[in-house]
Amino acid sequence: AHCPVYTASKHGVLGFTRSLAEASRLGNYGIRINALCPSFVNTAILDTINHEENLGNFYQFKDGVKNLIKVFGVLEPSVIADGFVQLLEDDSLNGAVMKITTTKGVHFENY
Ligand SMILES: NC(=O)C1=CN([C@@H]2O[C@H](COP(=O)(O)OP(=O)(O)OC[C@H]3O[C@@H](n4cnc5c(N)ncnc54)[C@H](O)[C@@H]3O)[C@@H](O)[C@H]2O)C=CC1
Ligand SMILES: CCCCCC(=O)CC\C=C/C=C/C=C/[C@@H](O)[C@@H](O)CCCC(=O)O
Repeated sequence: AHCPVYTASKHGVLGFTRSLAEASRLGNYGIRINALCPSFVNTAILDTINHEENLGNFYQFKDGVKNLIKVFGVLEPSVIADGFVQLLEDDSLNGAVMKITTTKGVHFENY
């Protein structure tokens, strides 16, 4: 929401992930490809919403993003690291989309 180009790029990453995962399975590449999609995480990127040069025309919506952050909270990076380890350790996962949010914790999006 609020940042259409950013959001479009993330959707592209998911399509790329799922397509490459299937290619890897069919081609026996020997690698698994998964995506990890967290809600807000406590890193430097969250500060970009305070800078007009980052958001351009969408800077006007920054209060909306701040409100989402207030409503949903901010995850600590260690929670994301735990999810990442789960993706590494579970050999059955390929083309998976792991979401991590404050309300639902670690869960998977099924398409
Ligand atoms: N922090 C958050 O709330 C969330 C972040 N993400 C995504 O997670 C990923 C990591 O983000 P954060 O660690 O939060 O951001 P961050 O701003 O803390 O770190 C991003 C890192 O990418 C590096 N970087 C930027 N452009 C680069 C380039 N062209 N080549 C190589 N490195 C480059 C920066 O130097 C920086 O170290 C990003 O793709 C972000 O969109 C996804 C969901 C939530
Ligand atoms: C051009 C820079 C854009 C900067 C964008 C950011 O600030 C980073 C945004 C990262 C993640 C955004 C997540 C948003 C999630 C919410 O819309 C909502 O879907 C979260 C739901 C959480 C829950 O159900 O608990």
